[in-house]
Amino acid sequence: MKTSIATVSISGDLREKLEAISAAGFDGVEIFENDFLTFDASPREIGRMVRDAGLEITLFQPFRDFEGMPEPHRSRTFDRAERKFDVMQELGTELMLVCSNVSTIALGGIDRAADDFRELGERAAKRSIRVGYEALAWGRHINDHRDAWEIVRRADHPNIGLILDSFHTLARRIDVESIRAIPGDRIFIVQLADAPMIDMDLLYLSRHFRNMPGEGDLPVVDFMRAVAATGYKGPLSLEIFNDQFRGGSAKLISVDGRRSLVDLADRVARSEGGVSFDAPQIPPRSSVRGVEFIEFATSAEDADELAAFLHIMGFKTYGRHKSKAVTLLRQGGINILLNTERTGFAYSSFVVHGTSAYAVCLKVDDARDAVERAKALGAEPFEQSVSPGELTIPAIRGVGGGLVYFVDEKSELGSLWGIDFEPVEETDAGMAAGLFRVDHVGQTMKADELPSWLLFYLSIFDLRKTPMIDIVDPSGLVRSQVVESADGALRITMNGADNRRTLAGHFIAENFGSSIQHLAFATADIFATAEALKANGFSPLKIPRNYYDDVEARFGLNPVMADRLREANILYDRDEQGEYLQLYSPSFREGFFFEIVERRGGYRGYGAPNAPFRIAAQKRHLRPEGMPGA
Ligand SMILES: O=C(O)c1ccc(O)c(O)c1
Ligand SMILES: [Mg+2]
Repeated sequence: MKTSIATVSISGDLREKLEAISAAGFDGVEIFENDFLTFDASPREIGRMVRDAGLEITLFQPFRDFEGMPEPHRSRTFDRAERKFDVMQELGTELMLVCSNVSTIALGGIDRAADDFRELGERAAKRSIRVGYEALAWGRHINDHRDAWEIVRRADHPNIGLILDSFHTLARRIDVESIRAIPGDRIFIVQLADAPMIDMDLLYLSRHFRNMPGEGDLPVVDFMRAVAATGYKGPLSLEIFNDQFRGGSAKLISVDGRRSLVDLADRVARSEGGVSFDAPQIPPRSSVRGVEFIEFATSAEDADELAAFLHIMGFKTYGRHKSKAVTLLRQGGINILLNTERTGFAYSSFVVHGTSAYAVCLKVDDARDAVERAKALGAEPFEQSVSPGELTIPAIRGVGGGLVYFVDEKSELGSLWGIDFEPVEETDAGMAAGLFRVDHVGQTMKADELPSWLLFYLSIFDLRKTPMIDIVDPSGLVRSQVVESADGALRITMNGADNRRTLAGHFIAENFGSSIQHLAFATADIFATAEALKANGFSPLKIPRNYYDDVEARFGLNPVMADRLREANILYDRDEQGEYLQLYSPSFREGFFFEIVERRGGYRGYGAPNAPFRIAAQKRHLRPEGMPGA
C-alpha cells in the first residue's frame, strides 16, 4: 500500500512540509500548485528536494476550469495545460488533476467535455503524462463522480482517467456502491478526507473543515471498501483542507495523517474480502476490558496531601512498589498509584506539569499486540527501567506528554500487583465509600489537539465515538467528545478548550499542557456513598439551591428526592434510558478533581446538561485572583 498526502494539508513552507511528511513515513506527496508557486526554487530543484526527502510526486494539482470552455477561452485553456505539462516534466511527475469546471462561462454537455479530454489526452500522451478528472462537489456542470466517470469513459483515451475524492462523493451523499463498477485501472488516484457533519455550503465545508479519515462523520470506510473492490492499486492520498491543521504542527498532523490511512486500510481489509491493495498486517484494534490503574506523578509533600484527599474518599493505602517510590491506593476495583520518584519519566512529568495523572493503564486482551498495533500506527513505544524480577509493563506515549500502559490476563502482567508490590499494614482511618470502578477518565486538551487524540484512541482501540457536543462554561463553549467501548469498560471524555477563561482552559494553563483533569468513580448507591464520605470528613462541591428548584421543575422530581439531592449536593440528569447522579469533589490545588457517579437503568451519557452549574461552582471554589471572570 502506497500512502501520499497533499502538501496543502499541513503547515510550513514546502521544505518543512516535505520533512514532516517524509518523517511520518509517507511514500509520496501531491504537490499543490500554490505551495510550489510560493516557494523560491525552480521546478527541477523542487523535484530533487522531494526525491531527496525519499518521496515521489504522486500528483500535480489542481488544474482548474478546463472542460467545456467556449472559444477563444478553449484554446487558451489548452495552452495553459501545455505550460503546466512543462512544469510537471521539470518536477518529475506524470499525473495531473483536473477538477471540474466552476466557471460561469463553461458550457455543459458530457460529450463536449469528453471531446476536450480526448484532445488533452492526445497532448498528454506525447509527454507521457496522464490526466485525472475529479468532480468537485460544487462544480458548475459536473459535481458527481458518476458524471465525471461517464466523461472519462466517453473520452476513451488511455491517458485520461478518473480521480475520486471521498469528500466530494460523501458530502453530497452519493451512493458509494456506484464506484464498484468502475475498472480499478481507470481510477488514476484516490484522494481521502473526512469532514464533520455540519449543515453548510459544501465549498466552505471543504475548504475549511476537512479532517483525517476517522476524525469526522463521513462513511470513508464504506467509500474505500467500494474503491478496493474495483481492483485499484494506486496510492491512498490525503487531501485535507483545514485551517487548524494548516496552522498546527506539521509533524503532528503528518503523523495523524499516516495513522489515519493505516487504520483506514486495516478497517477496509477486515471488512471487505479480497482487497486490491496490500493492507498492513497488524493486530486488530484492542478491546479494552477496563482501567487497571491511574498513576499520578507527584512530589513527596503533594503525595501526602493527595493520599489524605483519597483516604477521605474511602481509598486505602494498599501496597508499595518493591523498588520504586510508588504507593498503591485502592478502593473496589480502582487502583491509584502515587509516584514520587526523583528520576525517570514520572519525575520529568512532575517537573513540567506539577502533580498530575500522567499515566493510565488499560486492561486489554493482549498487551504486546496492543503495543505492536500502536507502533504500526506511528505511536511511540515507551519503556521504563525496572529492577530484576519486576515486570516491564508495555506502554506507549500518548499524543501529549502522558503514557498509556497495558496489562492483560494471559501473561504475567495479570499478576502485576503481586509481583511488583508489597502489601502494607492497614493503618488508614476512614471508611470505604462504595466506589467500585473508574466510570470515566476526563481529559482536557487544547481544542486543536482533540482530533489527534480522537484518532489515537479510535485507531488503536476498539472504541466508538459519540457526537461532538458543546459544554457550556460560563466563559465560553468547550468542545467535548467521548470515546467509549460498547460495554462501557472504558470511557474517556475529551474536552477541548481554546479560551483560558473557561475552567478547562484555565486548567491547561495552570498545568502547562493537556492532561487528565478529572476521574469519575462509579458507585451503586450515591446516597450511601455521600453518607460515608461525610463521615470521613469529605466536603463536596457546593451546588446552589436554584439548581435544585430548576431540576425539580424540569424533571418533575418529587420534592423529597429533590431535597435529598440538594442536601448531598448531588447533580441529577435523566434521559429515555435512565438516570445519572453526580457528586463532585473540590479541585486538588487548582488542578484536577474527582467525580462520583451512579448510573441507573441504561443511562449512557455524562451529565452534560449539568456542566454549567458544576463549572460555575468549581470556579467559585478557585482562588479569585487565579480565575479571571469567575
Ligand atoms: O477546493 C478546491 O478547489 C479543490 C481543488 C482540488 C481538489 O482536489 C479538491 O478536492 C478541491
Ligand atoms: Mg480533491
